[in-house]
Amino acid sequence: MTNPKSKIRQARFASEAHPSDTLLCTTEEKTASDGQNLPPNPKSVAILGAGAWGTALANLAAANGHRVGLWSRRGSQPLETILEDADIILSAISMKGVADVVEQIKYAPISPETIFVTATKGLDPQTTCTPSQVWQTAFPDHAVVVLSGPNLSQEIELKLPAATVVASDVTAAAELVQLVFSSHRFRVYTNPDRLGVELGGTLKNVIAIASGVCDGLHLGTNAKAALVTRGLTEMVRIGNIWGAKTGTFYGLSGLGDLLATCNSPLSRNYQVGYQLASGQTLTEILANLSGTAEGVNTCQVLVQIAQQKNIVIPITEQVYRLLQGEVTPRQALDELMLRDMKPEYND
Ligand SMILES: NC(=O)C1=CN([C@@H]2O[C@H](COP(=O)(O)OP(=O)(O)OC[C@H]3O[C@@H](n4cnc5c(N)ncnc54)[C@H](O)[C@@H]3O)[C@@H](O)[C@H]2O)C=CC1
Ligand SMILES: O=C(CO)COP(=O)(O)O
Repeated sequence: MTNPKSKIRQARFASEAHPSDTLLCTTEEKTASDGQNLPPNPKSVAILGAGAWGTALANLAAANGHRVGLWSRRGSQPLETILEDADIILSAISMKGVADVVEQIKYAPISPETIFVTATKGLDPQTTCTPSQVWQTAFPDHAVVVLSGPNLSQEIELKLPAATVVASDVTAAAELVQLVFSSHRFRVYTNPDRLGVELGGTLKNVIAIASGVCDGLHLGTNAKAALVTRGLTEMVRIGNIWGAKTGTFYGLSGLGDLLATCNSPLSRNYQVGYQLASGQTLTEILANLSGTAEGVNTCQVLVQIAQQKNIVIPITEQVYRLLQGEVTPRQALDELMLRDMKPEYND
């Protein structure tokens, strides 16, 4: 039998989001501290993007005894070295960098068995594609899995319990990723609706901005409940046109992520909204924000799609106008409250 310790290697996790937080971790130490056994068949996991989420996911896989390499564009390790022999390549790159990184590794020698996992919650502004569509287009013969759920990385780094979803049309691939990341503090579900899971995590960012505005204006709990519920209706409407299943939006990656990010100051998207309501400009807010608020870009892409396809998304539209400086938070609120009267469900 192979000595599991021979599988252990040291990995330097240089967090870009928290540069002072560089840590040298061995999978052995992490596994021991978590009280888990090393897996019988440790996998080699290459994580691309050493921001807040990439680092948290790297730590989760390493704590389960897997061999983890964490790549950052600012690090010294070449991309090809990290990709060598990877069973799983997981991208936690923010949307603006996904196409770039895909281009860099498109012709790298990657085993046909390698599974791609994307944890990015955004939309490509040029093509309006989701990140998993970008990866699948570049790697048509590989399984592509989406990982998405209510997963504020700071809570996960504090080892607080959380749950997520891994979604793919290749069930075996989703199940392998489930195994690699599951632990007593991170419960991972599978789902065959890859698009629905991905859109849940992506579309909720716009509603999280609106929720930050709602709290920043101190509009109360009733207003927040109305906003989040009608926001979910918008998400389902967009998702259905795209081909996602309605039920998926009521799961962890849709409603679950809405509940997390619309109620937590840890959410960068929520922070953007809150600070807009406090009178700061978007430029000022983004200049001081730690990390990425994907909802800003997603909102622009959604408005473009909604115009092309005639989709009614009033909350998203008001968030867009607010981000553009066309309305004040109070004007956006009035526009939403004074819309034509209508039945709750008409689609
Ligand atoms: N932080 C969180 O709590 C969670 C974040 N996400 C999603 O994960 C993605 C990343 O988020 P964070 O890690 O928080 O953001 P971050 O801003 O901390 O990190 C973004 C990472 O992308 C890399 N990157 C950006 N452009 C690049 C390029 N052109 N080439 C190579 N690398 C590039 C950055 O260097 C950095 O490593 C986002 O789509 C976000 O919505 C999803 C779940 C939780
Ligand atoms: O998606 C997230 C948690 O599930 C992270 O939210 P923010 O990107 O708004 O911080």
